[in-house]
Amino acid sequence: MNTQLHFPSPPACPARVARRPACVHPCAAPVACATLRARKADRGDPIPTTEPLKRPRRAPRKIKPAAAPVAEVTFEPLKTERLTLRPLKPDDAESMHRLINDWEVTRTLAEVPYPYPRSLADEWIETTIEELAAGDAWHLAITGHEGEREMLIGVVGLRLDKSGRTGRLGYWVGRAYWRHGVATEAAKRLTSWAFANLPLDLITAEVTEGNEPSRAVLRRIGFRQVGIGMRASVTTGQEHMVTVFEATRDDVFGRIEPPKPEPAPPADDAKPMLLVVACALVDIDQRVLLARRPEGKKMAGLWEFPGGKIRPGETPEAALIRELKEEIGIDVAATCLAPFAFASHDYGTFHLLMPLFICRRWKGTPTPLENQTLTWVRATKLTDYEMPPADKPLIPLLRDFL
Ligand SMILES: Nc1nc2c([nH]c(=O)n2[C@H]2C[C@H](O)[C@@H](COP(=O)(O)OP(=O)(O)OP(=O)(O)O)O2)c(=O)[nH]1
Repeated sequence: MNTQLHFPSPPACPARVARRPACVHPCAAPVACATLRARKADRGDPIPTTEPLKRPRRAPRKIKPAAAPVAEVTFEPLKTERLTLRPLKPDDAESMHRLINDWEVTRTLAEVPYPYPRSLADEWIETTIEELAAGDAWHLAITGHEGEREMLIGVVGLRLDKSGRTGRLGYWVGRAYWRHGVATEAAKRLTSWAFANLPLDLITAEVTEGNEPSRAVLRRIGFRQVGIGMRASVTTGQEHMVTVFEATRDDVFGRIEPPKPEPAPPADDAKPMLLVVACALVDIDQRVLLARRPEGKKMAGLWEFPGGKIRPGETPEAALIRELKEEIGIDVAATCLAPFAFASHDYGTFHLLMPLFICRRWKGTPTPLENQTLTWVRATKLTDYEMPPADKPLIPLLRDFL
């Protein structure tokens, strides 16, 4: 596994590099700028957003003791194949300032001043440490290694809204490290971590118009484009059109498909299952129609309930309606078929499973169309007729019922 980054040195001529930094700004919703402003003003949030980089939201402290303790942060760094995402440290300020104080990087970050004051890097990093300790936001340094040396490459961040159910994703990458898949690798790792460890329903992200690389990053991770909005930028002093993206846990991890049932291994005594459907037709005198199996069929001479085999893809009801028409010429509606009982019998070479319906209404007169003999039998007399072994347990049930 390659854990080292081999990024090229920054190009000598700025004109040779791409003109689009990889960045997105966290945002709230795909709404027009005025609405965004109103909503954010309500919440006391500054407008517009570029969370990883803007000045701290609280009033800056005027005088800070020289050795002010930095908030304790316990956060296990997130690893990817090439990168480590870890909490920012005060020592990162200089490298961060060097990377961010670059017009090509800042120009699509709505709230990053350019030039970027060196002192702002210190203030902002301190804020990220406090917010991470409080569980409000996770702004992490994207770092790589060249040999033993750790390099700051960019920043990726996620801020929760007040409900804690929605997060806003943002990231930027130093210009020298563009086109190496860093933003995708880092944003994907933080997004996956967030959905796996926070009670999030949704993560949103915004991309400034024209920032195609950032759109591609979000799409690769699983984000969906859900709208557009306008965003005021202190960086350019103008309003920018932004595309709003969002992702759910399912978008990022994939939906859970129901497991496909594994075919059971055949048992040692496995035998074919024969599905047959049959019907006890009951007339107004509470008599049941029996049919005598004709010569030439298996079990010829035994008395049975009219019915027959269920064809592949057929429902028991459809099969029974078809068989009653074919065998005895009557029309039955599915609504007139009441499930009654079933037979399950081992015939040695096959196993019979036979649902038995009861039917009291049909059209036509039962007529033997397949050389059978038909007879109406009172329930108490059913045992006088020799029936296939599978039918025998059904007779007491019918007698009790009728
Ligand atoms: N219809 C019917 N079949 C029964 C009953 N009891 C019982 O064991 N069977 C068995 C006998 C047969 O093995 C199987 C039904 O097969 P079948 O050959 O009569 O079916 P089918 O009407 O579709 O006939 P076929 O077109 O294949 O000739 O179910 C019963 O009460 N009614």
